[in-house]
Amino acid sequence: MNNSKSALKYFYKYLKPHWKAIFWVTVFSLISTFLQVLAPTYLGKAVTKLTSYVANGGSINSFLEIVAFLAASYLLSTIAIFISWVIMSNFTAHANNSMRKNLFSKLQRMTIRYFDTHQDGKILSLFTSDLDNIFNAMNQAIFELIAQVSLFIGTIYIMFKINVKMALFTVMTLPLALILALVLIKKARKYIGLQQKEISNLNGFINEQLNGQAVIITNGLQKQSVQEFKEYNKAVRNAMFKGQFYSGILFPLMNGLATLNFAIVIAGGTYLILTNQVSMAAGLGLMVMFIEYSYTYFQPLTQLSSLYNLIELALTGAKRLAKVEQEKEEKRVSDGKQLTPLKQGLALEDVHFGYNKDKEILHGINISVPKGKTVAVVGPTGSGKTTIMNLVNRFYDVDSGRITIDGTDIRKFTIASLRNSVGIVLQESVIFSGTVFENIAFGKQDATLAEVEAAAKKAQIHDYILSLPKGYETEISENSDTFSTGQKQLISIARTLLTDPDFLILDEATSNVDTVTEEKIQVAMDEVVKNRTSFVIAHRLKTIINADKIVVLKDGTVLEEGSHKELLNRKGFYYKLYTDQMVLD
Ligand SMILES: Nc1ncnc2c1ncn2[C@@H]1O[C@H](COP(=O)(O)OP(=O)(O)OP(=O)(O)O)[C@@H](O)[C@H]1O
Repeated sequence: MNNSKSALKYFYKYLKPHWKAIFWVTVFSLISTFLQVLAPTYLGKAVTKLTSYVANGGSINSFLEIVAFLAASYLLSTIAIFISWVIMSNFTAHANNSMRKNLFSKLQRMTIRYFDTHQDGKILSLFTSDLDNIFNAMNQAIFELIAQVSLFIGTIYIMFKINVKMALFTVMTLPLALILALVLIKKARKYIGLQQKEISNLNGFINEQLNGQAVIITNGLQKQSVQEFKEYNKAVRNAMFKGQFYSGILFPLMNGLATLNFAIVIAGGTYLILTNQVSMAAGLGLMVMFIEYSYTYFQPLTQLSSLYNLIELALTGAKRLAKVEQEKEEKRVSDGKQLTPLKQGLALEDVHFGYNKDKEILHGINISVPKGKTVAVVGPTGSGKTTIMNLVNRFYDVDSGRITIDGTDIRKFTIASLRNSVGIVLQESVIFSGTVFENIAFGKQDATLAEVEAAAKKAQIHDYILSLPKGYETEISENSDTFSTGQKQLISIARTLLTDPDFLILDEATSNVDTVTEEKIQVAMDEVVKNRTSFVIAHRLKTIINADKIVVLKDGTVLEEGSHKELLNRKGFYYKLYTDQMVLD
């Protein structure tokens, strides 16, 4: 079993606070096991008493006493199981809850690099399949492990204590059962692993196809898509069949072996009676007792092997969660400076940066944004425009050089005060579940309706919001189609305007928007940058004609800079970019 140390440490961390509960679960499951192991003895004794009563007569009372004991021990055993289940369900739910809480808080402290390098679906699966697998395993495996192992040891012990010969007859099939279980588990493990891989491939395919549905429809690729789906689905079916076959066959095979064992026990008991080693009554009692024992000692083998997959899945999940807990968190400067209102401006000084060590993206960038001015960064796709924004906001830190605000390196300020001063309108606008009002007031929770309306007016979206049946109280979410892509960006501009940041970064949306909305975005952008120190990352050059300065970026270096007019007169790279775009427009 691939039980790495980190997974076990992870379990230890979350189970340690519940050691008292685990102690009581152990006690009650041991009590129940003890009673279960004891019960067949009474059963055997009852048969012996009954047989000798039938054969020799006498008092039936001792038989009735034993039956009463038997009933009492089954009842007590059930009560003990009930109590330990109550305790266990309670502490596993609590432990799982702590895991989920810590995971979410940890994600909130992670660097943007983590989210850039991990797919959303995979992060989500930590909360769904991994935590679910752990919960299922904790709920079933802890109790079962304690109960079944003790049941197995207890049964073997008591069998040998009662009658060594009968015990030997009963455990005769044990080696065969063990070999069978190991072989089947190995096979099942292989195909269940394959099944999970094929399911994940299938999900990946479905996800990709659903996201690209528009492309599939416009290119008439539906048939091809269905054909490919069939291939993935077939692979899942094949792996699933074998996985389920090998894991499912274990149970009936073990039951079959247990039945075979009954025959061996009966033959063994008959042999002892016929060879006069025990009396008829005692022999019949022993047979009933050992038939019951052969069932109880086979039960742990079947149960434990069916738990195997559950435990393996939980260990894999715990390993993944432990890895997340060890991930690097965003650096916090605990004694950092507080940013005061901007006096001079922001500057990038000889900034070098690469997302990976082996590939530098920005090669010595110098840009200054004086207070109250708007600087636009333009350049071909992939030239590093968004990367500059990521550095200014400290989503990433520069590799060399520095970024300063009023002459102080931004790494000297607390992250909180930096992010409070810097407002960002991201390329991809984000809508949170809630009302339109809540979405705009996101960055300023105590905003009044009047403030929200004023921001929406400046962002050119107020009239549209009023046209909605419930106005600012309209419920929206990321997937609702109340707003178009362009309108979502207007909402996001309003959100930023409301926080009135000292310094603004506006990453213009690249997606196509209709001309009316584009004009509105233009007016909103002009409004938002007015008298504010801002960085505009522009994709459509006509939107930044009025910027105080335009910096032209190419392959991570500044190629040209100046006003729109100056750059056009220079007839350089900007001129080419601009004229090319105008032709396209
Ligand atoms: N998170 C990331 N990890 C690794 N490389 C990245 C990451 N983000 C961007 N890059 C790479 O850095 C380079 C610059 O990307 P960037 O997004 O800054 O360009 P851009 O000028 O904003 O492009 P666009 O106009 O398409 O938005 C590209 O080669 C891109 O592949």
